[in-house]
Amino acid sequence: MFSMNPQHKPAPGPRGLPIIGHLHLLGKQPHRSLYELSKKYGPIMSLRLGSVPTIVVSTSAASELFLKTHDTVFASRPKLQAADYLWYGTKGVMFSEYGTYWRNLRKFCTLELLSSTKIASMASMRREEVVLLVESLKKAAKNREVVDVSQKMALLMEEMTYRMLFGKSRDVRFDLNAIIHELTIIVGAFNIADFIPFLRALDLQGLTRRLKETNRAVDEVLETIIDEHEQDARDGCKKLDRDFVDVLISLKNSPSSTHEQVAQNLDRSTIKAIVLDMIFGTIDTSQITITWIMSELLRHPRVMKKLEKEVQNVVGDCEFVEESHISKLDYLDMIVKESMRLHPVGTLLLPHESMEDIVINGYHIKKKSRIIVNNWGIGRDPRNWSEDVDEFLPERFIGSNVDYMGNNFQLIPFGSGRRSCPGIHLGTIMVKLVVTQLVHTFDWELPFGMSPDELDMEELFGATVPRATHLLAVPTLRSL
Ligand code: HEM
Repeated sequence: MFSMNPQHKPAPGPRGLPIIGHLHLLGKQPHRSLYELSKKYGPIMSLRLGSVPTIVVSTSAASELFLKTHDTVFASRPKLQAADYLWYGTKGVMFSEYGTYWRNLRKFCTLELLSSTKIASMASMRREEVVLLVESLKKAAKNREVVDVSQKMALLMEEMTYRMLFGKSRDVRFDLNAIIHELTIIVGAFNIADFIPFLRALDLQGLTRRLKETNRAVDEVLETIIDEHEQDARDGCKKLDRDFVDVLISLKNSPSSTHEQVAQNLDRSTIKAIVLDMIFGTIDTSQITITWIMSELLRHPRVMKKLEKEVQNVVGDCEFVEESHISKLDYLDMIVKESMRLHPVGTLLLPHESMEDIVINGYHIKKKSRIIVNNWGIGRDPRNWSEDVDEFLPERFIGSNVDYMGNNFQLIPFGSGRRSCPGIHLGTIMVKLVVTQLVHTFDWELPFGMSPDELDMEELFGATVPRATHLLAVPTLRSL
Protein backbone atom coordinates (compact mmCIF):
# COMPACT_ATOMS: atom_id res chain seq x y z
CA MET A 1 0.00 0.00 0.00
CA PHE A 2 1.46 3.37 -0.99
CA SER A 3 1.63 5.89 1.83
CA MET A 4 2.02 9.58 1.11
CA ASN A 5 5.26 10.95 2.54
CA PRO A 6 4.86 14.66 3.39
CA GLN A 7 8.15 15.31 1.57
CA HIS A 8 6.59 14.07 -1.66
CA LYS A 9 4.79 16.97 -3.25
CA PRO A 10 2.91 17.08 -6.52
CA ALA A 11 5.01 18.17 -9.49
CA PRO A 12 5.03 21.93 -10.10
CA GLY A 13 2.47 23.49 -12.38
CA PRO A 14 0.44 26.63 -12.96
CA ARG A 15 -2.57 27.54 -10.85
CA GLY A 16 -5.75 26.02 -12.29
CA LEU A 17 -9.29 27.35 -12.59
CA PRO A 18 -12.30 25.83 -10.87
CA ILE A 19 -13.91 22.96 -12.81
CA ILE A 20 -11.86 23.25 -16.03
CA GLY A 21 -8.46 23.21 -14.29
CA HIS A 22 -5.92 23.93 -17.03
CA LEU A 23 -7.94 22.98 -20.10
CA HIS A 24 -7.99 26.62 -21.22
CA LEU A 25 -4.16 26.65 -21.43
CA LEU A 26 -3.96 24.03 -24.17
CA GLY A 27 -4.88 26.30 -27.09
CA LYS A 28 -5.03 25.24 -30.73
CA GLN A 29 -1.56 23.69 -30.73
CA PRO A 30 -1.36 21.89 -27.36
CA HIS A 31 2.17 20.53 -28.03
CA ARG A 32 3.45 24.10 -28.42
CA SER A 33 1.50 25.52 -25.46
CA LEU A 34 2.67 22.69 -23.20
CA TYR A 35 6.26 23.16 -24.34
CA GLU A 36 6.14 26.84 -23.42
CA LEU A 37 4.65 26.01 -20.00
CA SER A 38 7.32 23.38 -19.35
CA LYS A 39 10.02 26.05 -19.77
CA LYS A 40 8.60 27.66 -16.65
CA TYR A 41 7.46 24.63 -14.61
CA GLY A 42 10.04 22.03 -15.57
CA PRO A 43 10.36 18.63 -17.24
CA ILE A 44 7.74 16.95 -15.03
CA MET A 45 4.82 19.33 -14.83
CA SER A 46 1.54 18.82 -13.08
CA LEU A 47 -1.77 19.98 -14.58
CA ARG A 48 -5.40 19.24 -13.93
CA LEU A 49 -7.49 18.80 -17.05
CA GLY A 50 -11.02 19.13 -15.72
CA SER A 51 -11.02 16.55 -12.96
CA VAL A 52 -8.17 14.45 -14.40
CA PRO A 53 -4.73 14.76 -12.78
CA THR A 54 -2.25 15.10 -15.63
CA ILE A 55 1.53 14.94 -15.83
CA VAL A 56 3.34 16.48 -18.78
CA VAL A 57 6.78 15.03 -19.50
CA SER A 58 8.98 17.33 -21.56
CA THR A 59 12.63 16.22 -21.61
CA SER A 60 14.49 13.13 -22.75
CA ALA A 61 15.69 12.34 -19.21
CA ALA A 62 12.19 12.61 -17.79
CA SER A 63 10.66 10.55 -20.62
CA GLU A 64 13.20 7.80 -19.91
CA LEU A 65 11.87 7.65 -16.33
CA PHE A 66 8.28 7.22 -17.54
CA LEU A 67 8.80 5.03 -20.61
CA LYS A 68 11.71 2.88 -19.45
CA THR A 69 12.57 2.94 -15.74
CA HIS A 70 8.91 2.85 -14.61
CA ASP A 71 7.38 1.64 -17.87
CA THR A 72 5.22 -1.01 -16.10
CA VAL A 73 3.48 1.69 -14.06
CA PHE A 74 2.72 3.94 -17.04
CA ALA A 75 1.92 1.38 -19.75
CA SER A 76 -1.85 1.75 -19.60
CA ARG A 77 -4.12 4.02 -21.61
CA PRO A 78 -6.87 6.25 -20.23
CA LYS A 79 -10.45 5.43 -21.18
CA LEU A 80 -11.33 7.93 -23.92
CA GLN A 81 -14.84 8.50 -25.18
CA ALA A 82 -13.48 8.54 -28.74
CA ALA A 83 -11.69 5.21 -28.39
CA ASP A 84 -14.75 3.71 -26.76
CA TYR A 85 -17.01 4.65 -29.67
CA LEU A 86 -14.59 4.06 -32.50
CA TRP A 87 -12.69 1.01 -31.29
CA TYR A 88 -15.84 -0.90 -30.33
CA GLY A 89 -15.33 -0.46 -26.59
CA THR A 90 -11.50 -0.24 -26.88
CA LYS A 91 -11.15 -3.79 -28.15
CA GLY A 92 -8.06 -3.08 -30.28
CA VAL A 93 -4.40 -2.81 -29.29
CA MET A 94 -4.02 0.95 -29.40
CA PHE A 95 -6.41 2.05 -26.69
CA SER A 96 -6.93 -1.01 -24.52
CA GLU A 97 -5.77 -0.88 -20.94
CA TYR A 98 -2.57 -2.65 -19.95
CA GLY A 99 -3.08 -6.31 -19.05
CA THR A 100 -3.24 -9.84 -20.43
CA TYR A 101 -5.82 -8.98 -23.11
CA TRP A 102 -3.65 -6.16 -24.54
CA ARG A 103 -0.44 -8.23 -24.23
CA ASN A 104 -1.85 -11.20 -26.18
CA LEU A 105 -3.32 -9.00 -28.87
CA ARG A 106 -0.15 -7.00 -29.29
CA LYS A 107 1.91 -10.19 -29.52
CA PHE A 108 -0.46 -11.51 -32.18
CA CYS A 109 -0.22 -8.28 -34.23
CA THR A 110 3.56 -8.17 -33.92
CA LEU A 111 4.06 -11.81 -34.91
CA GLU A 112 1.33 -12.34 -37.50
CA LEU A 113 0.62 -8.96 -39.11
CA LEU A 114 3.69 -6.77 -38.66
CA SER A 115 6.58 -9.27 -38.62
CA SER A 116 9.55 -8.78 -40.95
CA THR A 117 8.48 -11.85 -42.94
CA LYS A 118 4.94 -10.59 -43.41
CA ILE A 119 6.18 -7.13 -44.39
CA ALA A 120 8.71 -8.59 -46.84
CA SER A 121 5.96 -10.74 -48.40
CA MET A 122 4.20 -7.54 -49.46
CA ALA A 123 7.22 -5.88 -51.11
CA SER A 124 5.98 -6.60 -54.64
CA MET A 125 2.65 -4.90 -53.87
CA ARG A 126 4.49 -1.80 -52.60
CA ARG A 127 6.63 -1.79 -55.73
CA GLU A 128 3.61 -2.01 -58.02
CA GLU A 129 2.02 0.94 -56.29
CA VAL A 130 5.21 3.01 -56.48
CA VAL A 131 5.47 2.24 -60.21
CA LEU A 132 1.90 3.51 -60.71
CA LEU A 133 2.70 6.64 -58.70
CA VAL A 134 5.75 7.33 -60.88
CA GLU A 135 3.68 6.85 -64.04
CA SER A 136 1.10 9.38 -62.91
CA LEU A 137 3.80 11.85 -61.85
CA LYS A 138 5.53 11.48 -65.21
CA LYS A 139 2.31 12.59 -66.89
CA ALA A 140 2.07 15.57 -64.57
CA ALA A 141 5.72 16.42 -65.23
CA LYS A 142 5.19 16.30 -68.97
CA ASN A 143 2.34 18.80 -68.68
CA ARG A 144 4.22 20.97 -66.15
CA GLU A 145 1.32 20.47 -63.72
CA VAL A 146 1.33 21.54 -60.11
CA VAL A 147 0.98 18.32 -58.12
CA ASP A 148 -0.89 18.13 -54.84
CA VAL A 149 1.75 16.02 -53.09
CA SER A 150 -0.36 15.62 -49.93
CA GLN A 151 -3.25 14.23 -51.93
CA LYS A 152 -1.01 11.93 -54.00
CA MET A 153 0.51 10.50 -50.84
CA ALA A 154 -2.92 10.08 -49.26
CA LEU A 155 -4.16 8.11 -52.29
CA LEU A 156 -0.99 6.02 -52.44
CA MET A 157 -1.25 5.08 -48.77
CA GLU A 158 -4.97 4.38 -49.08
CA GLU A 159 -4.30 2.02 -51.96
CA MET A 160 -1.45 0.27 -50.12
CA THR A 161 -3.61 -0.02 -47.01
CA TYR A 162 -6.47 -1.59 -48.98
CA ARG A 163 -4.21 -4.13 -50.63
CA MET A 164 -2.30 -5.03 -47.47
CA LEU A 165 -5.27 -5.18 -45.12
CA PHE A 166 -8.13 -6.17 -47.40
CA GLY A 167 -6.37 -7.82 -50.36
CA LYS A 168 -8.09 -5.62 -52.96
CA SER A 169 -7.84 -2.22 -54.60
CA ARG A 170 -9.38 0.94 -53.23
CA ASP A 171 -13.16 0.76 -53.07
CA VAL A 172 -14.52 3.92 -54.65
CA ARG A 173 -17.72 3.62 -52.58
CA PHE A 174 -15.76 4.69 -49.51
CA ASP A 175 -13.47 7.63 -48.80
CA LEU A 176 -11.22 6.00 -46.22
CA ASN A 177 -8.78 8.92 -46.17
CA ALA A 178 -11.49 11.40 -45.28
CA ILE A 179 -12.83 9.08 -42.58
CA ILE A 180 -9.40 8.61 -41.00
CA HIS A 181 -8.62 12.31 -41.25
CA GLU A 182 -11.76 13.10 -39.24
CA LEU A 183 -10.98 10.26 -36.85
CA THR A 184 -7.52 11.60 -35.99
CA ILE A 185 -8.92 15.03 -35.25
CA ILE A 186 -11.56 13.75 -32.87
CA VAL A 187 -9.28 11.18 -31.22
CA GLY A 188 -6.62 13.86 -30.66
CA ALA A 189 -9.04 16.50 -29.38
CA PHE A 190 -9.01 17.24 -25.67
CA ASN A 191 -12.61 16.12 -25.22
CA ILE A 192 -14.50 17.82 -22.40
CA ALA A 193 -16.55 14.64 -21.96
CA ASP A 194 -13.34 12.85 -20.83
CA PHE A 195 -12.35 15.56 -18.37
CA ILE A 196 -15.59 16.97 -17.00
CA PRO A 197 -17.93 13.97 -17.11
CA PHE A 198 -21.01 15.82 -15.86
CA LEU A 199 -20.88 18.00 -19.01
CA ARG A 200 -20.75 14.96 -21.30
CA ALA A 201 -24.47 15.00 -22.13
CA LEU A 202 -24.26 18.62 -23.39
CA ASP A 203 -21.67 17.71 -26.07
CA LEU A 204 -20.32 21.27 -25.97
CA GLN A 205 -17.64 20.64 -28.64
CA GLY A 206 -19.99 18.64 -30.90
CA LEU A 207 -17.55 15.72 -30.64
CA THR A 208 -20.06 13.06 -29.60
CA ARG A 209 -22.08 13.77 -32.70
CA ARG A 210 -18.96 13.61 -34.88
CA LEU A 211 -17.84 10.40 -33.16
CA LYS A 212 -21.14 8.71 -33.89
CA GLU A 213 -20.99 9.76 -37.54
CA THR A 214 -17.39 8.61 -37.92
CA ASN A 215 -18.17 5.33 -36.20
CA ARG A 216 -21.03 4.76 -38.66
CA ALA A 217 -18.74 5.49 -41.62
CA VAL A 218 -15.91 3.25 -40.32
CA ASP A 219 -18.33 0.49 -39.49
CA GLU A 220 -19.85 0.49 -42.95
CA VAL A 221 -16.41 -0.02 -44.55
CA LEU A 222 -15.35 -2.72 -42.10
CA GLU A 223 -18.66 -4.62 -42.25
CA THR A 224 -18.52 -4.70 -46.05
CA ILE A 225 -14.92 -5.90 -46.12
CA ILE A 226 -15.41 -8.57 -43.46
CA ASP A 227 -18.61 -9.83 -45.10
CA GLU A 228 -16.75 -10.24 -48.40
CA HIS A 229 -13.90 -12.10 -46.69
CA GLU A 230 -16.28 -14.39 -44.85
CA GLN A 231 -18.05 -15.16 -48.09
CA ASP A 232 -14.69 -16.02 -49.70
CA ALA A 233 -13.87 -18.28 -46.76
CA ARG A 234 -17.24 -20.06 -47.12
CA ASP A 235 -16.65 -20.45 -50.87
CA GLY A 236 -13.28 -22.01 -50.07
CA CYS A 237 -11.29 -19.35 -51.99
CA LYS A 238 -7.63 -19.96 -51.20
CA LYS A 239 -5.33 -16.96 -51.50
CA LEU A 240 -1.58 -17.04 -51.84
CA ASP A 241 -0.88 -13.69 -50.18
CA ARG A 242 -3.08 -13.53 -47.15
CA ASP A 243 -4.19 -10.01 -46.27
CA PHE A 244 -4.67 -8.90 -42.64
CA VAL A 245 -8.42 -9.56 -42.60
CA ASP A 246 -7.77 -13.10 -43.96
CA VAL A 247 -5.31 -13.72 -41.14
CA LEU A 248 -7.85 -12.59 -38.54
CA ILE A 249 -10.75 -14.57 -39.99
CA SER A 250 -8.74 -17.74 -40.32
CA LEU A 251 -7.58 -17.42 -36.69
CA LYS A 252 -11.22 -17.08 -35.68
CA ASN A 253 -12.29 -20.09 -37.77
CA SER A 254 -9.39 -22.36 -36.80
CA PRO A 255 -7.82 -21.12 -33.56
CA SER A 256 -4.08 -21.82 -33.42
CA SER A 257 -2.52 -22.89 -30.15
CA THR A 258 -0.03 -19.96 -30.35
CA HIS A 259 -2.80 -17.38 -30.19
CA GLU A 260 -5.48 -19.34 -28.36
CA GLN A 261 -6.53 -16.50 -26.07
CA VAL A 262 -6.78 -14.00 -28.92
CA ALA A 263 -8.88 -16.48 -30.90
CA GLN A 264 -11.27 -16.90 -27.96
CA ASN A 265 -11.99 -13.16 -27.91
CA LEU A 266 -12.13 -12.75 -31.67
CA ASP A 267 -15.73 -11.72 -32.13
CA ARG A 268 -16.71 -9.45 -35.02
CA SER A 269 -16.22 -6.19 -33.14
CA THR A 270 -12.74 -7.25 -31.96
CA ILE A 271 -11.77 -8.02 -35.56
CA LYS A 272 -13.06 -4.58 -36.57
CA ALA A 273 -11.14 -2.88 -33.76
CA ILE A 274 -7.86 -4.59 -34.74
CA VAL A 275 -8.38 -3.72 -38.40
CA LEU A 276 -9.02 -0.12 -37.40
CA ASP A 277 -5.72 -0.10 -35.44
CA MET A 278 -3.94 -1.21 -38.60
CA ILE A 279 -5.77 1.25 -40.89
CA PHE A 280 -5.05 4.13 -38.54
CA GLY A 281 -1.37 3.13 -38.26
CA THR A 282 -0.81 2.59 -41.97
CA ILE A 283 -2.84 5.12 -43.85
CA ASP A 284 -2.21 8.24 -41.85
CA THR A 285 1.19 8.19 -40.18
CA SER A 286 3.22 7.31 -43.27
CA GLN A 287 1.63 9.86 -45.64
CA ILE A 288 2.05 12.61 -43.04
CA THR A 289 5.69 11.69 -42.48
CA ILE A 290 6.43 11.61 -46.23
CA THR A 291 4.76 14.97 -46.77
CA TRP A 292 6.76 16.61 -43.96
CA ILE A 293 9.98 15.16 -45.39
CA MET A 294 9.16 16.45 -48.88
CA SER A 295 8.30 19.86 -47.40
CA GLU A 296 11.71 20.05 -45.71
CA LEU A 297 13.48 18.91 -48.88
CA LEU A 298 11.72 21.63 -50.87
CA ARG A 299 12.73 24.18 -48.26
CA HIS A 300 16.33 22.94 -48.38
CA PRO A 301 17.42 22.39 -52.01
CA ARG A 302 20.99 21.71 -50.80
CA VAL A 303 19.75 18.68 -48.83
CA MET A 304 17.54 17.54 -51.74
CA LYS A 305 20.58 17.65 -54.11
CA LYS A 306 22.76 15.76 -51.68
CA LEU A 307 20.12 13.06 -51.24
CA GLU A 308 19.64 12.84 -55.00
CA LYS A 309 23.40 12.16 -55.39
CA GLU A 310 23.37 9.50 -52.69
CA VAL A 311 20.38 7.78 -54.29
CA GLN A 312 22.03 7.97 -57.71
CA ASN A 313 25.17 6.30 -56.32
CA VAL A 314 23.23 3.45 -54.74
CA VAL A 315 20.34 2.93 -57.16
CA GLY A 316 22.35 3.81 -60.28
CA ASP A 317 20.53 3.54 -63.57
CA CYS A 318 17.75 1.29 -62.28
CA GLU A 319 14.49 3.13 -62.84
CA PHE A 320 12.89 1.83 -59.69
CA VAL A 321 14.21 1.79 -56.18
CA GLU A 322 14.30 -1.64 -54.54
CA GLU A 323 13.76 -2.09 -50.83
CA SER A 324 17.21 -3.71 -50.69
CA HIS A 325 18.71 -0.31 -51.66
CA ILE A 326 17.28 1.42 -48.62
CA SER A 327 19.65 0.16 -45.94
CA LYS A 328 22.55 1.59 -48.00
CA LEU A 329 21.15 5.13 -47.92
CA ASP A 330 22.77 6.72 -44.87
CA TYR A 331 21.94 10.33 -45.71
CA LEU A 332 18.30 9.38 -46.31
CA ASP A 333 18.26 7.88 -42.82
CA MET A 334 19.57 11.17 -41.39
CA ILE A 335 16.89 13.10 -43.28
CA VAL A 336 14.14 10.85 -41.93
CA LYS A 337 15.45 11.25 -38.38
CA GLU A 338 15.75 15.00 -38.71
CA SER A 339 12.26 15.34 -40.13
CA MET A 340 10.80 13.10 -37.41
CA ARG A 341 12.62 15.21 -34.81
CA LEU A 342 11.01 18.43 -36.04
CA HIS A 343 7.70 16.99 -37.18
CA PRO A 344 6.86 13.90 -35.18
CA VAL A 345 3.50 12.56 -36.35
CA GLY A 346 2.42 11.91 -32.77
CA THR A 347 3.46 15.20 -31.18
CA LEU A 348 2.21 14.04 -27.76
CA LEU A 349 2.53 10.26 -28.42
CA LEU A 350 -0.76 8.62 -27.43
CA PRO A 351 -1.87 9.28 -23.86
CA HIS A 352 -0.58 6.91 -21.18
CA GLU A 353 -2.13 6.35 -17.75
CA SER A 354 -0.50 5.47 -14.43
CA MET A 355 -1.67 2.24 -12.86
CA GLU A 356 -0.57 2.99 -9.30
CA ASP A 357 0.57 5.79 -7.02
CA ILE A 358 4.28 6.42 -7.49
CA VAL A 359 7.00 8.91 -6.55
CA ILE A 360 9.26 10.11 -9.37
CA ASN A 361 12.05 12.62 -8.78
CA GLY A 362 10.42 13.35 -5.40
CA TYR A 363 7.04 14.15 -6.99
CA HIS A 364 3.98 12.22 -6.00
CA ILE A 365 2.03 10.99 -9.04
CA LYS A 366 -1.45 9.67 -8.37
CA LYS A 367 -2.85 6.43 -9.73
CA LYS A 368 -4.95 7.06 -12.87
CA SER A 369 -3.06 10.22 -13.79
CA ARG A 370 -2.94 10.95 -17.47
CA ILE A 371 0.63 11.04 -18.77
CA ILE A 372 1.39 13.24 -21.76
CA VAL A 373 4.88 12.89 -23.23
CA ASN A 374 5.71 15.96 -25.29
CA ASN A 375 7.51 14.21 -28.10
CA TRP A 376 7.53 17.43 -30.14
CA GLY A 377 9.09 19.42 -27.28
CA ILE A 378 11.78 16.76 -26.70
CA GLY A 379 12.80 17.07 -30.36
CA ARG A 380 13.32 20.82 -29.92
CA ASP A 381 15.10 20.79 -26.58
CA PRO A 382 18.38 22.72 -27.03
CA ARG A 383 19.98 20.57 -24.31
CA ASN A 384 19.73 17.62 -26.70
CA TRP A 385 20.16 19.29 -30.03
CA SER A 386 22.31 22.40 -29.59
CA GLU A 387 21.25 25.96 -30.31
CA ASP A 388 20.34 25.56 -34.00
CA VAL A 389 17.50 23.37 -32.79
CA ASP A 390 14.86 24.77 -35.17
CA GLU A 391 17.12 24.25 -38.19
CA PHE A 392 16.57 21.30 -40.51
CA LEU A 393 20.08 19.92 -40.51
CA PRO A 394 20.38 16.18 -41.23
CA GLU A 395 24.17 16.43 -40.85
CA ARG A 396 23.71 16.71 -37.09
CA PHE A 397 23.41 12.91 -37.15
CA ILE A 398 26.82 12.35 -38.77
CA GLY A 399 28.89 10.16 -36.44
CA SER A 400 26.00 9.91 -33.98
CA ASN A 401 24.40 6.60 -33.10
CA VAL A 402 21.06 8.16 -32.13
CA ASP A 403 18.24 6.28 -33.85
CA TYR A 404 14.44 6.28 -33.58
CA MET A 405 14.01 2.74 -32.30
CA GLY A 406 13.15 3.90 -28.79
CA ASN A 407 16.57 3.54 -27.20
CA ASN A 408 17.55 7.21 -27.41
CA PHE A 409 15.09 9.34 -25.52
CA GLN A 410 15.96 12.55 -27.36
CA LEU A 411 14.33 11.03 -30.48
CA ILE A 412 11.18 8.97 -29.86
CA PRO A 413 8.87 9.47 -32.88
CA PHE A 414 7.58 5.92 -32.37
CA GLY A 415 7.50 6.16 -28.57
CA SER A 416 9.50 3.74 -26.44
CA GLY A 417 8.87 0.76 -24.19
CA ARG A 418 5.79 -1.43 -23.90
CA ARG A 419 3.38 0.91 -25.70
CA SER A 420 5.78 1.95 -28.45
CA CYS A 421 4.69 1.58 -32.06
CA PRO A 422 4.63 -2.04 -33.30
CA GLY A 423 4.44 -0.75 -36.91
CA ILE A 424 7.86 0.93 -36.85
CA HIS A 425 9.39 -1.42 -39.41
CA LEU A 426 6.48 -1.21 -41.87
CA GLY A 427 6.16 2.56 -41.37
CA THR A 428 9.83 3.29 -42.08
CA ILE A 429 9.97 0.97 -45.10
CA MET A 430 7.01 2.73 -46.74
CA VAL A 431 8.30 6.22 -45.93
CA LYS A 432 11.84 5.57 -47.13
CA LEU A 433 10.81 3.71 -50.28
CA VAL A 434 8.48 6.47 -51.45
CA VAL A 435 10.78 9.41 -50.61
CA THR A 436 13.72 7.72 -52.34
CA GLN A 437 11.69 7.05 -55.47
CA LEU A 438 10.32 10.61 -55.60
CA VAL A 439 13.83 12.05 -55.40
CA HIS A 440 15.36 9.48 -57.74
CA THR A 441 12.95 10.08 -60.62
CA PHE A 442 12.13 13.78 -60.38
CA ASP A 443 13.50 17.20 -59.63
CA TRP A 444 11.06 19.07 -57.45
CA GLU A 445 10.34 22.75 -57.10
CA LEU A 446 7.77 24.89 -55.38
CA PRO A 447 4.99 26.26 -57.60
CA PHE A 448 4.12 29.82 -58.62
CA GLY A 449 7.69 31.10 -58.18
CA MET A 450 7.47 30.56 -54.41
CA SER A 451 10.85 30.72 -52.66
CA PRO A 452 11.77 27.93 -50.20
CA ASP A 453 11.36 30.12 -47.12
CA GLU A 454 7.83 31.09 -48.19
CA LEU A 455 6.51 27.55 -47.81
CA ASP A 456 3.83 27.44 -45.13
CA MET A 457 4.76 24.92 -42.40
CA GLU A 458 1.69 25.33 -40.14
CA GLU A 459 0.45 22.20 -38.37
CA LEU A 460 -3.07 20.86 -37.87
CA PHE A 461 -3.35 19.38 -34.38
CA GLY A 462 -4.93 15.96 -33.85
CA ALA A 463 -3.86 12.48 -32.70
CA THR A 464 -1.52 12.82 -35.68
CA VAL A 465 -0.26 16.19 -36.85
CA PRO A 466 -0.15 16.79 -40.62
CA ARG A 467 0.55 20.01 -42.50
CA ALA A 468 -2.33 22.47 -42.15
CA THR A 469 -2.26 23.13 -45.91
CA HIS A 470 -1.62 20.68 -48.70
CA LEU A 471 1.90 20.54 -50.08
CA LEU A 472 1.98 21.59 -53.74
CA ALA A 473 5.04 21.06 -55.95
CA VAL A 474 6.09 20.75 -59.58
CA PRO A 475 8.01 17.62 -60.66
CA THR A 476 10.41 17.53 -63.60
CA LEU A 477 11.44 14.15 -64.97
CA ARG A 478 15.17 13.65 -64.57
CA SER A 479 16.94 11.63 -67.25
CA LEU A 480 18.92 8.83 -65.64
C1 HEM B 1 5.87 6.59 -39.82
C2 HEM B 1 5.00 5.77 -39.33
C3 HEM B 1 4.53 5.69 -37.89
C4 HEM B 1 4.76 6.52 -36.82
C5 HEM B 1 5.60 7.79 -36.77
C6 HEM B 1 4.06 5.94 -35.67
C7 HEM B 1 4.06 6.47 -34.40
C8 HEM B 1 3.40 5.90 -33.30
C9 HEM B 1 3.37 6.49 -31.98
C10 HEM B 1 4.03 7.80 -31.57
C11 HEM B 1 2.65 5.65 -31.18
C12 HEM B 1 2.31 5.86 -29.69
C13 HEM B 1 3.40 5.38 -28.75
C14 HEM B 1 3.05 5.64 -27.30
O1 HEM B 1 1.91 5.97 -26.98
O2 HEM B 1 3.94 5.53 -26.47
C15 HEM B 1 2.21 4.54 -32.00
C16 HEM B 1 1.46 3.49 -31.54
C17 HEM B 1 0.95 2.51 -32.34
N1 HEM B 1 1.19 2.34 -33.71
FE1 HEM B 1 2.36 3.50 -34.86
N2 HEM B 1 3.42 4.80 -36.08
C18 HEM B 1 3.69 4.60 -37.41
C19 HEM B 1 3.25 3.54 -38.21
C20 HEM B 1 2.44 2.52 -37.77
C21 HEM B 1 1.99 1.43 -38.60
C22 HEM B 1 2.38 1.22 -40.06
C23 HEM B 1 1.18 0.63 -37.80
C24 HEM B 1 0.45 -0.64 -38.13
C25 HEM B 1 0.08 -1.02 -39.29
C26 HEM B 1 1.14 1.24 -36.48
C27 HEM B 1 0.43 0.74 -35.41
C28 HEM B 1 0.47 1.25 -34.13
C29 HEM B 1 -0.24 0.64 -32.99
C30 HEM B 1 -1.14 -0.59 -33.03
C31 HEM B 1 0.07 1.44 -31.86
C32 HEM B 1 -0.42 1.24 -30.43
C33 HEM B 1 0.54 0.37 -29.64
C34 HEM B 1 0.06 0.07 -28.23
O3 HEM B 1 -0.70 0.84 -27.66
O4 HEM B 1 0.46 -0.99 -27.70
N3 HEM B 1 1.90 2.38 -36.51
N4 HEM B 1 2.67 4.71 -33.29
